[in-house]
Amino acid sequence: MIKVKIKSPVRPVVLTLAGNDCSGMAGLAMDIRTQTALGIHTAPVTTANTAQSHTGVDAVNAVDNRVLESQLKAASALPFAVIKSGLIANLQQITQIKAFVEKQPVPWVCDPVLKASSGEQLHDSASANDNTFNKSVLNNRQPNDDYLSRFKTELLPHISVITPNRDEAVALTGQPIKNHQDVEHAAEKLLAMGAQSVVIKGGHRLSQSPQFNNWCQDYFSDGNKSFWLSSKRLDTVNSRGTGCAFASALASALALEYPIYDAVVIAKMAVHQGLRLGYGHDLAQGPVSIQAFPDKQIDLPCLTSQGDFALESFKFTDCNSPAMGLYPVVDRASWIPRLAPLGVSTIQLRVKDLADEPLIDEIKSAIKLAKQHNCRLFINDYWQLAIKLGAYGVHLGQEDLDTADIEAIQKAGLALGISTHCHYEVARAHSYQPSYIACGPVYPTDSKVMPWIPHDLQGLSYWRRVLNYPLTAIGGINRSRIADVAKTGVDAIAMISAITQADDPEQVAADFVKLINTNKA
Ligand SMILES: Cc1ncc(COP(=O)(O)OP(=O)(O)O)c(N)n1
Ligand SMILES: Cc1ncsc1CCOP(=O)(O)O
Ligand SMILES: [Mg+2]
Repeated sequence: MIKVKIKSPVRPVVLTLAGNDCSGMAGLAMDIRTQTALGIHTAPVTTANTAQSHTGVDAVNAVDNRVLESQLKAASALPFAVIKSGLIANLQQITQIKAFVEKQPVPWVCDPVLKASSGEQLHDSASANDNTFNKSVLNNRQPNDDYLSRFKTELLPHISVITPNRDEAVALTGQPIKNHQDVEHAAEKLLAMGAQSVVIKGGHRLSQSPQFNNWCQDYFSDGNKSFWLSSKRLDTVNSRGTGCAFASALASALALEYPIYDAVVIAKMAVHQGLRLGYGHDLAQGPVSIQAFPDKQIDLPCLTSQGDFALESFKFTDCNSPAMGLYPVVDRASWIPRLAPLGVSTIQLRVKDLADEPLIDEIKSAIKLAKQHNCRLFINDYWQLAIKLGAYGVHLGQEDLDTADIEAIQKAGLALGISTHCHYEVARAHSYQPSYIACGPVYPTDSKVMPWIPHDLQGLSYWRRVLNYPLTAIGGINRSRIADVAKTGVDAIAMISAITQADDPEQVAADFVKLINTNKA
């Protein structure tokens, strides 16, 4: 037999504390399936063995504290990058887990599992190891003030991200939730109680608000940044384990080193995928099923600052027929007659050194020349002037989105392009349904100081898979890279320096048009 040495890929480890659900629909089984699909190695630490089926929870058997202790000790030998927790079964476990997490220098994603989706309370407020609870006990539990108060004082201050659903947020904060504002207040309260960040999940229906019912809206806040993620509610019964899946996907994304804002978007996408692909066994309810790192626009939520906004109110014109192709980004109108006759159909005017009358004159002149040459002209930054002077379109960065009147741009009939660099920004751009989305930087660039790690071809291909929007690649693209970029299937290739700093820009642009045409996917 020939032995082949295979170089194994490294999978980040998520140390996962949760209950075992013997029906395999939630708890550790869901955590392991979700994390595995996202490229993570799970170190599963059992807090309880629950006896449950699709009809409900029959018994919760918390593991003995020595059993939990020995698992924590052994599992921590692995180089885990994140801790994820689900069911913490009793007061003793709160003490043990606090003692464990406070020593760990890694993020902790805590899903405060208080009830099963069938309604039974899953934890006990007794302190010791009388561990078995049958159905009648579970249904007749007294209010769990002790558990909640110890959870809040001992655990909350150590939690990096807490992911309650609305009922759990109500139980933890003691405040009712009837509308978007209540959700935002509950999040503020959880932050004030010590959590570093919070996602209040909106999967459960809430009768008072039609928007809550037609859309699944989750709210994130870390005190610095707050946003809503909205996805159309899917009509499925196969939604068991959604909470575990969300927290597991979030923990996985953090373990893969995504920043928290992107990790929340990725988790929302993963759960939407899981709901689409959920399965049943001819029973009332089956589990969600996350099968791969999310890479489909159908799973992408809309990201907005307000929960109460007119979803689906935006739709910008298609700017990709005929195909955009080479997309020079230039600083003066005089480039337009030089480039347009070479087969360049789309140009951006990006002026950074003019103001007042000279700026207005430059934009006016660019619009006139673009019209003469039948060229689609996007104006960078100056959306008001673009509307006033009648440009074809506007290109906006993320900071511009904070202040621009997007409705006015749409009403004026202009096309809209938006810059993005990550999941958070792509989800934000998606809420405007722009004419194109730009992804960058693909490679390191000298034309702009940027804090972003370049996507490279792999990252660009990922965004090509995700997005059905016309996709523009930008950043560091030059002669040696343009063919590979075109092969990813992007619709437009934007460039500054490779054209504007070339010795013979016309020759270079003509070559690039040909290279794009011969290499496009
Ligand atoms: C096609 C395209 N993509 C991205 C950018 C960057 O735009 P923005 O984020 O507004 O930054 P500045 O260009 O204003 O520095 C772009 N201009 N074009
Ligand atoms: C404005 C901008 N936004 C993302 S990368 C970039 C600069 C692109 O310039 P170049 O094509 O010279 O790398
Ligand atoms: Mg700009």
